[in-house]
Amino acid sequence: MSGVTGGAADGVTGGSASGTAGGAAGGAAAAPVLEVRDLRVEAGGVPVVRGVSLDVAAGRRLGVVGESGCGKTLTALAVMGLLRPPVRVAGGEVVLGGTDLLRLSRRRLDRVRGRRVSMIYQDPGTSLNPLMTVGAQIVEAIRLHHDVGRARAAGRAGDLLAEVGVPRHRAGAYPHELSGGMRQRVVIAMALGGEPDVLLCDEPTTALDVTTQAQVLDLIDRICRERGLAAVLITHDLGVAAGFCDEIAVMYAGRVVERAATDRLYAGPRHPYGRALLAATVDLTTPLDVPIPAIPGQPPPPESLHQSCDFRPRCPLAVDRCGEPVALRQVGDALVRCVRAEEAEAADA
Ligand SMILES: Nc1ncnc2c1ncn2[C@@H]1O[C@H](COP(=O)(O)OP(=O)(O)OP(=O)(O)O)[C@@H](O)[C@H]1O
Repeated sequence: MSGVTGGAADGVTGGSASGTAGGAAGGAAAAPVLEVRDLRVEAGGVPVVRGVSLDVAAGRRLGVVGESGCGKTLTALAVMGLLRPPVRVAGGEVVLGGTDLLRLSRRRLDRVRGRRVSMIYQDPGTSLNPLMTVGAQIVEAIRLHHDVGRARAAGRAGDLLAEVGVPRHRAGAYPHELSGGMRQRVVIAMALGGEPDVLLCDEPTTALDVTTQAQVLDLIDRICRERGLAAVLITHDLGVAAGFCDEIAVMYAGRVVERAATDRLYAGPRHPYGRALLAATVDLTTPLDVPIPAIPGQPPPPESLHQSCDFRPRCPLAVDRCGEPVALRQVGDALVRCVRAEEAEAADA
């Protein structure tokens, strides 16, 4: 099972023993490979990730969805130990295979990063060295984590290229000699070089054209299935997450505001922000002549966030009590951070 658990800051009490909405939905819960508990990140002393808890089990996919600036990338970078000043972890745990990565020395963390957990970034250009052939870069990724000779690693790099759909003979190509889609495939091959248990994918297709996007997502989908990887897909596009993930966490202003199994969420989010995101989602069935309702207003800047609902100024359901502190809580088979979640659900009935 993958999901978002209510950490201490979330104050979740319902659901399964771990407090997950997925647990409440029924079914035996596999132990998570990766657990993020009550993660807090500050940028220049300002809280930008505020008590986020997530978990994902082998073979499962968790989507993390939300508008630009809600803290998706910083959550993933915190998991990877890649935050740099002025951004830093202010609290929480990132537990991978029973070890809290946030307590590891830099040297030990370097051994885990890329080995047990790998990240694929939005722009393949930033992940690849323009001065090295792609084959050499995959060899380097393999040898960083496995004690193998250059020749064996080169053979393995060829296998990885083939696995991601790049002809082996392109190992000698430089990144600029490949298309954007091919470059992203190479990045995926590099990410697999350490044979990780968890793949974090941060907007892996945003920089690609629509056809290539679908191919790369299909590729990640196949690889995760065949290798039994736990995957976290970060995207602003609820439609993309719905097509790929078992469960979805919706983030707003540095917090998880809703989390549910994908089918449940897609059938009708209980948080007004999730509802607005879904209404603004375009898919192949959306008629061309139907206007897409944009979410009015802007997310608040990190300097003016509250313990109460930060979606309140944009929310069509806002009432006075939305100005009180609000925790993530179990509502039916979802976790929702909204005092009016039941009323939103009743409106659907
Ligand atoms: N290096 C930094 N210094 C200061 N603030 C930062 C830094 N990096 C990110 N932030 C702020 O932290 C908040 C969360 O950023 P983050 O990149 O995690 O958002 P996101 O949801 O991934 O957005 P996007 O989809 O645009 O990548 C934003 O308000 C952002 O401006």
